[in-house]
Amino acid sequence: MTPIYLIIILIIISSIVYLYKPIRKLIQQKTIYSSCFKTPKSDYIPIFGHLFSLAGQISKREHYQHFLKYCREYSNEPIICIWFFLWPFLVFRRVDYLEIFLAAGSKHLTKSPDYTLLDDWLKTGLLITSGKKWKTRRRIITPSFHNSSLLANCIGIFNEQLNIGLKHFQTLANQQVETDLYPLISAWTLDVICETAMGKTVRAQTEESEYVKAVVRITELITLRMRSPWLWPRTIFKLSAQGREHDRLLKIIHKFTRQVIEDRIANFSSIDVRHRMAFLDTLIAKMNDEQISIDDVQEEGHDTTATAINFALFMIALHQDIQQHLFEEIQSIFQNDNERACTLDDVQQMNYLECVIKETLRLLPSVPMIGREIQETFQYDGKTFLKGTTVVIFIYEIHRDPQHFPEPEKFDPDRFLPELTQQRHPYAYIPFSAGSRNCIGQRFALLEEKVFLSTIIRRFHLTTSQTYNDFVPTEQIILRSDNALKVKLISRA
Ligand code: HEM
Repeated sequence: MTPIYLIIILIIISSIVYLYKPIRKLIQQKTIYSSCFKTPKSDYIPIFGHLFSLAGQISKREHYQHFLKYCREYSNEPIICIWFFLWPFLVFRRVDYLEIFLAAGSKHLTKSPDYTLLDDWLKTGLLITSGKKWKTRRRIITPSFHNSSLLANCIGIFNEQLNIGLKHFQTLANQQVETDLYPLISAWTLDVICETAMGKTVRAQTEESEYVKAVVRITELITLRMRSPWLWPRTIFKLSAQGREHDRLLKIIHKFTRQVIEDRIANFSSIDVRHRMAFLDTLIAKMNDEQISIDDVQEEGHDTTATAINFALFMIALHQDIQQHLFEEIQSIFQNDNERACTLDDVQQMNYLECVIKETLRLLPSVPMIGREIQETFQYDGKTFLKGTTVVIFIYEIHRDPQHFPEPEKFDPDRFLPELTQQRHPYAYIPFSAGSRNCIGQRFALLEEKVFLSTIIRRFHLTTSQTYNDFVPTEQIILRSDNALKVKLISRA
């Protein structure tokens, strides 16, 4: 036998020895999951699973539509298993199973591996960290989000920024055109979050900002990478055109936030804490330099709320009876005064508006799905769940379970009247997730939405020539409509 054959045989033998264990594990996993859970038949190709219909040269619209189609193929199953090559995704969409991940004390708090694609950007942020690092950071930040005087201070910022935004909305009303309001809303929420979280005005509503453009573009690149498994390995991504653009944008974003943090630290002692304390200040006060990062609060707190407000305006424009009811509630709170700024006291009286916001977040949750990784193997309901498996909690579908929400596609804010809410299963409605890894900014977001929506509804009547069917769900981490949703503003004055 020539030496070359000997080398080839040695390589084959060592590969078999090296790969034997992982391959055996994959086969075991495939056998167990195929017997425990239904695999959607549509687009399924042996070995490759659903890979080609969820990744590659498909649009983000097709990606989400395929995902929905698979889930609805077995609409009575509490869990289905989607295969990305040999990588299983267990998609949970029935409430009784959610306790495993969402209940206090759950062991499975670590996010799924796809969140690591956000690592370079969000670094030590709350959203992606786990274990002790996450616990410490969460303990430090949480009190700020429950601090009533800090939240009341935020209302001042919402109003100031709205005074700028209202000029743009008034221009649109004068032009009497039906428009996609999202860019204006998103600029407002970005101005708000930068000022409240970082104490920095970025003037997104009035000026073109390199930082703002970088944040928007990097989100697009990351979602594109999520749909392109060949770009997951960091070294390959770095060499690609998208990877190089991603790194260039990261430099812009981190330079900006680093500068904000440095300025804030330098001026920390002179900041009038009672008046203008930002969430960043709680981190500066309690953490060491390299642990301070605010990018995740900024990112989580900007697009999610803009999307929720945009969807709410569309639903209000579609449902004129609901809009009239809302307008009456708001008029009675503000005593027909369309000009005065909104206060914390006003917000606390906006009960019907709260129902409208909640119902919008039910039908159109800004975060349509979240992911976790199973931390240790366990049995539940006669089924085996293996350590390391990726779990998808499909909020969009959970909110459409007819058992908890009869006629699920109907927009009905009365579902959130207190007497009906009390009877509902605690995990039937989870737009902010639930349990110890729930959204830290949910009170802030509701406050922000109420101030914005009540101010707009006081000044403008909303209409649209579109229908609910014009909403075509797609996902870019955040839920989007593939068709722009357009609303016309008509001045009430
Ligand atoms: C309507 C608006 C919002 C919605 C629907 C929303 C929804 C969510 C959801 C579903 C999660 C869980 C994510 C996961 O498990 O992967 C989350 C986490 C988070 N949210 Fe929000 N969010 C909103 C607004 C905000 C705001 C305004 C802030 C900050 C000011 C914020 C900060 C965060 C942070 C830091 C986390 C990570 C928490 C952790 O893992 O401990 N969110 N949000």
